[in-house]
Amino acid sequence: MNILDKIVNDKRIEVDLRKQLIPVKQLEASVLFERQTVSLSDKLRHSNTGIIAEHKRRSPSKQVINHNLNVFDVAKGYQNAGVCGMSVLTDGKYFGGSLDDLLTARASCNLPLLRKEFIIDSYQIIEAKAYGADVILLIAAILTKAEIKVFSELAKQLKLDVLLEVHNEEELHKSLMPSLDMLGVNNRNLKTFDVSLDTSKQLSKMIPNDFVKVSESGISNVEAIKTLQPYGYKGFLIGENFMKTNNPGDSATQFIKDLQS
Ligand SMILES: O=C(O)c1ccccc1NCC(=O)[C@H](O)[C@H](O)COP(=O)(O)O
Repeated sequence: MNILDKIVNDKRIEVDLRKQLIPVKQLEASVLFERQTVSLSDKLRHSNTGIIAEHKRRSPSKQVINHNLNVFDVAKGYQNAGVCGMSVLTDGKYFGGSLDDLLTARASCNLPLLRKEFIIDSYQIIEAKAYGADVILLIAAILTKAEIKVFSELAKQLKLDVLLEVHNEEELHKSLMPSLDMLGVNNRNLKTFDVSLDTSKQLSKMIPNDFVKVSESGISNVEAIKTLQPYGYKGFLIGENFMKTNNPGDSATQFIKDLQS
């Protein structure tokens, strides 16, 4: 059983419980459910830097990254740094995140917010909207083609952008459909946790230009971005590199300055 299988098994139990605690009707009645969302894909299309900065306390590959920060300050710092969007991990067991983190980030900044979650049920998409997200992540490795279609179409109805994540050619081919906005290539091998930008390079030519290309994981310096831009990547999801510092906002500011120089 790989790490995604374990996460998904736990997630099914968690989502079933959540559904009993907070019915869909209650989520739909929340103030944020009516909020006008902001498109991350549009921002990335028109950006020269394309940074999506992540809030990530811990992870299966690195264990603890940083438990000493508060998400309000991190979100404000990322916004001041000029990032295009923020990714907020909401999984508790493996990443130390929560839906409260998403809510707090929403209260702190105007950035497009990605709910970084292992989505296996439509309920989580409605939750994402109710807690202030602008974008959802769908992971091809844990979903069937039919699920990707149903979930992405629901997201579009709710005016949420969709980032579809793939790790290989097979996942990419089963996933391409018009209800997606962004195609994310994850550079992290989830069996070994090794990261290689070669994954983004190899898959880039198979992604049609209608989708905004995003490279995810293992980006730790501006050279990585300069290497990936000629392959058509417009978005770069960066977590650990910023979150391991005492001030992720300052770290993102310096990173963007270096990228523009
Ligand atoms: O980060 C992990 O260890 C991980 C393990 C299993 C599933 C997902 C995982 N990470 C989620 C992400 O996609 C990353 O948080 C994101 O791409 C940022 O990566 P990084 O810049 O390397 O922190």
